[in-house]
Amino acid sequence: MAASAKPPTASLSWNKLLPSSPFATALVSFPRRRNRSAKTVFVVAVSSGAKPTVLVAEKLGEAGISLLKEFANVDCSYNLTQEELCTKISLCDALIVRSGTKVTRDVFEASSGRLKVVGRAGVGIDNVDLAAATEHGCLVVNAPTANTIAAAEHGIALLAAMARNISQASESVKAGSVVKAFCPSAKVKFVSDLVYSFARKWQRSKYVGVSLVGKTLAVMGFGKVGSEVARRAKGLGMHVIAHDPYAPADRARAIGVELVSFDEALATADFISLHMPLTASTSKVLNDETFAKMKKGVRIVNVARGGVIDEEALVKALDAGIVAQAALDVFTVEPPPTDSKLVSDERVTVTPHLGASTMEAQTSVITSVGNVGVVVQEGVAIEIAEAVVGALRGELAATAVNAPMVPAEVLAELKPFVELAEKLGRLAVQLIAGGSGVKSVKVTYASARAPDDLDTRLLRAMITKGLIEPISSVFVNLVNADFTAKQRGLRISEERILLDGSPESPLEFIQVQIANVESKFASAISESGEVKVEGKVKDGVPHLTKVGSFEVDVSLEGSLILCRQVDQPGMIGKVGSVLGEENVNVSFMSVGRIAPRKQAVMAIGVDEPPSKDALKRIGEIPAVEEFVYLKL
Ligand SMILES: NC(=O)c1ccc[n+]([C@@H]2O[C@H](COP(=O)([O-])OP(=O)(O)OC[C@H]3O[C@@H](n4cnc5c(N)ncnc54)[C@H](O)[C@@H]3O)[C@@H](O)[C@H]2O)c1
Ligand SMILES: O=C(O)[C@H](O)COP(=O)(O)O
Repeated sequence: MAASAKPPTASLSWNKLLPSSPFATALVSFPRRRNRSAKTVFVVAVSSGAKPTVLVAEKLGEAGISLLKEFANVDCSYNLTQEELCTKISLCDALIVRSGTKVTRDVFEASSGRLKVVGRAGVGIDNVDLAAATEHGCLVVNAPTANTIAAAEHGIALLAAMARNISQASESVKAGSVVKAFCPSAKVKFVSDLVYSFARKWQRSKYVGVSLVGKTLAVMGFGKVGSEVARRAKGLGMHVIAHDPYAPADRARAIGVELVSFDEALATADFISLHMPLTASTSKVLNDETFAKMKKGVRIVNVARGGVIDEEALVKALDAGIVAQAALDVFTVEPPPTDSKLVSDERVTVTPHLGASTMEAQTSVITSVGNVGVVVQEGVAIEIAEAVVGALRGELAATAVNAPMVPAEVLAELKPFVELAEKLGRLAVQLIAGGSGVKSVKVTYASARAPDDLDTRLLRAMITKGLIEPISSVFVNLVNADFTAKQRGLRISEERILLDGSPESPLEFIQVQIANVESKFASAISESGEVKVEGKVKDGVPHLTKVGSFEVDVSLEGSLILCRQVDQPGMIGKVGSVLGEENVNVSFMSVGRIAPRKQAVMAIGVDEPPSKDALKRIGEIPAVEEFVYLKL
């Protein structure tokens, strides 16, 4: 019988936190090709079995495709109908899209759980049903930085093109006009006998523009693109104001931009440039009511999302002379319908959602230095391919949209506690007697660190996983843990205990208590009436340190037998020999007792699951009053 502590276990696979990956077996570390500002985990699982399949549903730069091919089978199928997408998706582990593909609830349902990652090769995720993704435990990642400069440059290009009537004037010169029709001979019988003469149109007075210098530009949405537009507009001599309820004023001040209220922005701007995401609160934010608040003759640029403008209201505002001109890269429906009044209006400059479409933004790395700052930019294709491959390998993605982003250094520290959290959840739920519904769970984290220094989202997700998976067929991960708990009516409350002492370790212990339930192992009920388990990390290995009111100390590996008996000599030997005779190896053993010769709880770690017969024989040992076998 081996009854001593084992060496620490191998590294934890992060696939447990993220959508499960059948491809991961071992863990190694390697540095990335470039130093990125995003904090990603450099822990990678080497694949052993079949390669995952990635469906690329919209054109992605070659560099990204090559990167994907190193790790996965890549199916590039563009212009799929919704039906075709739903059919294909059941054979795919990851899907990569741009803005032209709607990843609806139907897509997640059709995937039957195989789809683990959706990669949005760009910023806006309004074409992905995030709620459905989360419910299905599917991670959504995007490429939030690679096209920022391209979008900002397109915004500035549209601003200048609109102000100087570039596209209208260009069309006019190219089209020219019929200046004269004459008849080369005397007989004119048919119109076709006439010869037409064309001339270039040269409408210099018609296309007199307006200047940008000294004008007020209101940037609506002072995020990545908005702030780059602001910076460039300042360079053009414009007076730039911005409205963004969530942007820090000092960031705006640093580039000489004043943050103002929504109404002030509307009332004072000569030009308005839209850069907010499309959300429930920004949908049709420019509408009849808000157009009425604008300065007469305002000019509008939209490279964000079509849906932030009520397009019918914009047509009316143009007709009423409130809006003098508009330049639109994005539309509510793309491409816009053939009878779109906006597209056919001469005062409106349009482009077919080209904001992100530069060679540099899509595939390569650019570095620019100048009065716009230093920009190191990676192509969207590379950014998204790295994020998708990382997620399939089980890394926590730095650009996750529907899961917490946990910095690498925090992850490294929390790793053994993450494992402990899941195991405590598993143990606690298995101690519940059948028929007692689990509704209320209290988790206590004891630490010498200030509460703000402890990010418990990961731990909570893993406790939830441990609590739910043994009693259901649902797969729980970091993405869907909170949703799954809520859906099952499971309330998890968290409490922190601040301990004295040195805060070297992020946590001293974690305690899980389940209230209002009966236990199949009565000794697991604490003095206050809850099923209670408590654990610590020792030498990197999770240990169970308390069951109910009994102190134990057993390493949480393999499985566990808990026995309550009257404390007396020879008990360890008796239980040990039953297990030995049944060829079950004991990894760890500990006895916690109230007092000598009184009630004691023996915790026995076993490598193999004992047979029913072995468990029956343990139960028949006269001093054993109750016992339970728990799978970890
Ligand atoms: N046309 C294109 O090809 C193209 C390219 C890139 C980005 N985009 C779009 O541009 C937009 C901005 O992208 P980003 O990368 O700068 O995103 P971002 O998240 O960095 O910035 C968005 C900003 O909008 C702000 N915001 C949110 N709600 C707001 C509100 N009600 N009023 C004002 N501001 C609000 C946020 O606080 C944030 O600062 C997104 O809609 C994105 O999809 C379009
Ligand atoms: O949100 C974005 O990133 C842009 O709208 C780009 O969309 P695209 O990838 O379809 O060009």
